[in-house]
Amino acid sequence: MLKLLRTLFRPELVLRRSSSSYVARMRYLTRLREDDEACLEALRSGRLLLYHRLAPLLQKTPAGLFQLPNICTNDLEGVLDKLGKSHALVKEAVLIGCTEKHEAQFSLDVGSLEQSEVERLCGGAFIDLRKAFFLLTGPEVPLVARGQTLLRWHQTNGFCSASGHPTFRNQSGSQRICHSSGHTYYPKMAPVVIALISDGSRCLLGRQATFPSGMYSALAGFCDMGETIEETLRREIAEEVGLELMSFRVSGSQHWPFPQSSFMVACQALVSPDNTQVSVDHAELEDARWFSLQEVQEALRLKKPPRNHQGAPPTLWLPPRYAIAHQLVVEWVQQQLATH
Ligand SMILES: NC(=O)C1=CN([C@@H]2O[C@H](COP(=O)(O)OP(=O)(O)OC[C@H]3O[C@@H](n4cnc5c(N)ncnc54)[C@H](O)[C@@H]3O)[C@@H](O)[C@H]2O)C=CC1
Ligand SMILES: [Mg+2]
Repeated sequence: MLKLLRTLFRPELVLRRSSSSYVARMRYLTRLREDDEACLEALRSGRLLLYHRLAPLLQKTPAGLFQLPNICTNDLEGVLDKLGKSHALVKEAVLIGCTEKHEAQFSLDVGSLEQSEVERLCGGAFIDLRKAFFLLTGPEVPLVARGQTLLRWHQTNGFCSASGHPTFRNQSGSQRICHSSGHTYYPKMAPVVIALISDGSRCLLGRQATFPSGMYSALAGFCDMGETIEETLRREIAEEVGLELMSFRVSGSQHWPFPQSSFMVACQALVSPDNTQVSVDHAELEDARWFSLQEVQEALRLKKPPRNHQGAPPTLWLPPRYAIAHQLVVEWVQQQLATH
């Protein structure tokens, strides 16, 4: 009987079991954010993601893959001892999550230490985050992005914008307070709407002059104060490529650490096939073009940035797999294949 019930209610049981451990982890994180002593205690047994001037430390596995090294507080204290530095640096770590085993995860910028020495002692290399996005896979990617963005926020919010006095962080790094004005500052993300525009059979991708050669992405724009998602999307598409939007649906979202910290709302958007004449605003974009399903499928198959021969038109290269622009493109290809 029990077996039968288990079979019948399996999805629910699995969901309940994983959700109870999820709830416990989230409540633990809330406690660590509110209780400085508990957070310090968690730091003693926690895991650390190290950054050097905001570049994360990555390790190459014997199989040639990249991963975040598993460093605990004791390991870092050993490194500090070898470099003759104080352990006080460890307390500058900020809380970014919690593993399934209830180990608190922190990020820490060791920019005050000699980069090559830390690399040697930890057995890894500090790699620019944009490059790291192409090298890492799986759940490590959002974690490394979150770690960097929170460190950056602390590094750039040391003073109160009302009083000009220094602000002070709590132990977890979830807020900063100005004792003079009484203001509490919380980490911020700027909302951005990003859309993959289609005319039913092709998709529109654009590139900024600063993108790597051949790279095209979905069109994106920051929300103006007070705008809704639809207002931002309609305005951005009109401004950047001179098209009038017909319809759209929200497909997902992601945190994006560049340039400061953005909250990306991702959409699949449609324009009328009778209204596809692109007029690029060159102040915003270097180019925007319609791409066929076949061109996009070929780009998705590329494993490395293409080497373009002089004079030849550059081969299409898409943003890294983790970027929501990439995910929008994959979703669009799947839709096209399912409907045609
Ligand atoms: N995760 C992903 O797949 C992708 C993410 N993005 C991100 O989307 C963001 C927005 O895309 P853009 O086309 O550059 O935006 P955009 O089309 O709104 O133009 C950028 C300009 O907007 C202004 N601006 C307004 N509010 C701003 C704010 N809060 N922060 C910075 N600049 C602001 C600045 O003048 C800036 O130069 C970028 O940060 C980019 O990194 C873009 C494409 C793909
Ligand atoms: Mg834009």
